[in-house]
Amino acid sequence: MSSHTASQRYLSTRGGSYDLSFEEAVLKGLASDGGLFIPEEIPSLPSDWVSKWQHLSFGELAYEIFSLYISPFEIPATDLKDIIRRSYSTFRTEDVTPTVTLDKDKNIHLLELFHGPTFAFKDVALQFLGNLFEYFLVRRNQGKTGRDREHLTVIGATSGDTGSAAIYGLRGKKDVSVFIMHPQGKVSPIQEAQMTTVMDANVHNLAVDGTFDDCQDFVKALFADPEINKTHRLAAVNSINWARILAQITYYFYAYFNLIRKPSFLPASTIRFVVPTGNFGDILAGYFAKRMGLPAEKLVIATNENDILHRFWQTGKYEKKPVHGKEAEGGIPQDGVKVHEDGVKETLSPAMDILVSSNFERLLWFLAYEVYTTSSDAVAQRRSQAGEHVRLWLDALKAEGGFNVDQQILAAAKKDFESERVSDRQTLQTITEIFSSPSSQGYILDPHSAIGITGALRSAERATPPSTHHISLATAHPAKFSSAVDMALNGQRGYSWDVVLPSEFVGLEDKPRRVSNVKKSEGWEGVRRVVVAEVEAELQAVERAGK
Ligand SMILES: Cc1ncc(COP(=O)(O)O)c(C=O)c1O
Ligand SMILES: N[C@@H](CCOP(=O)(O)O)C(=O)O
Repeated sequence: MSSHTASQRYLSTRGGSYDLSFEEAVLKGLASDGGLFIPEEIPSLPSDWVSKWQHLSFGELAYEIFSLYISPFEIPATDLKDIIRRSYSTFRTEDVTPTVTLDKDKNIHLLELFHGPTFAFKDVALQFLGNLFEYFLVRRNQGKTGRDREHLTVIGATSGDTGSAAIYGLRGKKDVSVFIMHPQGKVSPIQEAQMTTVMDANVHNLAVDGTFDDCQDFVKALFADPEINKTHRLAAVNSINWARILAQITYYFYAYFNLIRKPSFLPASTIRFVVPTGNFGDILAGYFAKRMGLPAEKLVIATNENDILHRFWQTGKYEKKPVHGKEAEGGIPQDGVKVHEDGVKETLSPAMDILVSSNFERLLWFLAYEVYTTSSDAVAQRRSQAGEHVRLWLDALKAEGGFNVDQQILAAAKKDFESERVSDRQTLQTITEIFSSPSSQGYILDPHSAIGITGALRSAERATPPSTHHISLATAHPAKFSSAVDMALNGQRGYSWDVVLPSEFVGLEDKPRRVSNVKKSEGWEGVRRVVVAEVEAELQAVERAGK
C-alpha cells in the first residue's frame, strides 16, 4: 500500500516535477521549471464531513483538512496536531477566525481574519508555515553541528502584510534566515514599522525602490538562479508556497459551519464568498475548499483599480496593461496618485497593488486539465498536457505581456468565480457607509476589507435566490491603514482614531529600525549579493557565539 494518496503528492504547474512529498513541495517553494506546486489530486470530503466536523474547534478542523494533504508517514498525527496547536495559540481570540454579521437584511457577513500577531489574514498561514519550517529543520538537523546543519534562506516579497506575518512567524528560529523585500515607501507606516523594528539577527528587511511586482520578480529570479541554489537552500513564504494555500482552506470551512448554525440560514440558502484579491492566494484556498465539496455557489474576486483579474473574467484576456490615473474609475483622489511605468497604480488598498497574480497560474492548470484533457487519456498524460498549456500561457505573459484564453476556458473560470473592480472612491464610501449604518453599529473596515464588502453588496443586488448569504473576508485590521480610514471617517460622529489603534501598535513607529536599501537598477543580482553577504555574516556570528 502506498504511504501517500494522490492528494498528498505534488506536481509542478508547468509539468517539470511530479510525485513530490509535502515536505519537498514546502521546502522547495517554487518548482525548478518556474511552476508552482499543486497536489496531484484535490481530495474529496468524507461523506459524513458535516456531522463530523461542524462542532470542531478551528485547530481540530485544520487538522482534519491538513491530513487530507499531508501523509501521516511524513508528519505523524501527534506532531501535526502539536504544530497546529502552537500556530493558533498566538491568536487573540479562541475562535481564531470569527464571523460577524454586518447586514442582517442582506445576509452579509464578515469573516474576520486579522486576530493574529500582525493583524492580517497572512498570520493564519504564516504562523503555521514558520512552525512547519522549524519542524522539518529540527528533524533534518538531528545530531548535526556547525556548517553541516541545513540552513534555510527564506526569501519573500511583500506589499506589507506577508512581510510582517513571515517575520513574526520566523523571528528567532534556529537555522533560518529571512529576507523580506518591500517596495520602498509603498507600504503603510504601521506595516513598515512592524517589519523593520524586529531586531532578531535572522531577520533582514530590504527596501526596493520599485513596486511589489518588482520584488516578486526578484524572488522568482532568485529561485531560478542555479548559483545561489548551489550554495543556499532557498525557501518561500509567499503564497507561491503551497502550505500558505493549504492553511487558508480551513477558514472557509470554519466560516461555513458558523453560518449554518445561524437561524437566518435556511436549508435552501446559498453561500457566496467574496475575497479582496491581489496575488490570488486567498481566493485560491476558497477554490480548493469548493472543489473539495464545500457548498459555495460562487467565489467573488474583488480587486482594486489594479484589475488584471477582473479584466480577465470580463474578456478572457490576461494582460499587464498600464492603468492611467485619469482613466481610473471614480477619479479620486487623482491628484498625486502615482501610476508606475509598468502599470501598477498606487491605491488606498496598497497590499493589493499587484499587477501579476502568482496563484492565478494554479487555477490555470486546473482549468486546462478540465477543458483540454479527456478522461480516456492516462492521468499522467493529462497532467503533463495541462502543464504544457500553462507553460505556453506563462511564456506569452513574459514575452508579450499577456495572453488570451478561449471561450471554453473562460466559461470554466466563470463556473466558480465572478469578479468586481472597486475604485478608491467606492472603497472610502463603503467604509463611511458601514460605519454609519445602524445595522453594523460603528464597524470600521480597513480599505481591503471594504473592497470585499463592496463586492458583496453588488453581488447581493443581483444574487438569486434571495436567501443568498455572502461571507466577505476581512483581511486586515483597520489600524494598519490609518490614512484611508481617516480619509473616510474623519468628522463622522463617534469616530476617533484612538478607538481603532490596538495597544500593540502604540509607540511602534518610534522604535529603532533595521533595513537595507536595494536599487531596482541593481536587479535581482543586487539582491543576491546582499543575501549571500548577510547570511554569511549571520552564520559567522552564530559560530562565534558557539550556538
Ligand atoms: C490586507 C490584504 N488584503 C487582501 C490581500 C490579497 O490577498 P491575495 O494576495 O491572497 O489575493 C492582501 C495581500 O495579499 C492583503 O495584504
Ligand atoms: N498582499 C501581499 C502580497 C504578497 O502576497 P502573497 O500572499 O503571495 O505573499 C502582502 O501583503 O505582502
